[in-house]
Amino acid sequence: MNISIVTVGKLKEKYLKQGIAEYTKRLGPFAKVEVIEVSDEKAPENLSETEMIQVKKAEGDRILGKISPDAHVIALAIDGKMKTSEQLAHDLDQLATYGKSKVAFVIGGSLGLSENVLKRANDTLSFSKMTFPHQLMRLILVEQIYRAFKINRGEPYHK
Ligand SMILES: C[S@@+](CC[C@H](N)C(=O)[O-])C[C@H]1O[C@@H](n2cnc3c(N)ncnc32)[C@H](O)[C@@H]1O
Repeated sequence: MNISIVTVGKLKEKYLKQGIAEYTKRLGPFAKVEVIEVSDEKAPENLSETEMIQVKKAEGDRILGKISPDAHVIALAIDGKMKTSEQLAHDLDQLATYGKSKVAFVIGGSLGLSENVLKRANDTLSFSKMTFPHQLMRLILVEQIYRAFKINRGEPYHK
């Protein structure tokens, strides 16, 4: 399976880079995982509603430009669907079974995802009603993808 994680902004923190590199390496035998970064728009505190929509739209267009037409898109959104790790594992297993070899997870920028990205998404995924920084979200996501593959293979991993 080819998994891409399409994200907004450049990852700077070393500890996050190390964590993501570790899980990407562990995922090596199961899937090819690629993190694709698109540039973020400046988003100062005082933006109007219209300007916020414009920021999300510009970032969203860049995100969509990185997603292949045949990819199954899962948008990470606070108001998305909450799933257990087992459910995510099942979803990935079903996608593989039905020949969907390209899966793109999408993480928004500081203002979230645009309507056009949410419209393109085949599914949404919420990790809780809490707001996580988008950069930390990458690490949490890649760990859960790794966990999903371990579950699907019936291999031991932390409970
Ligand atoms: C800082 S958050 C954006 C917050 C923004 N106010 C919103 O409502 O989307 C940046 C991105 O991280 C992801 N994210 C943050 N918390 C999340 C959660 N609990 N579940 C799923 N994705 C989350 C989403 O993709 C979001 O667009």
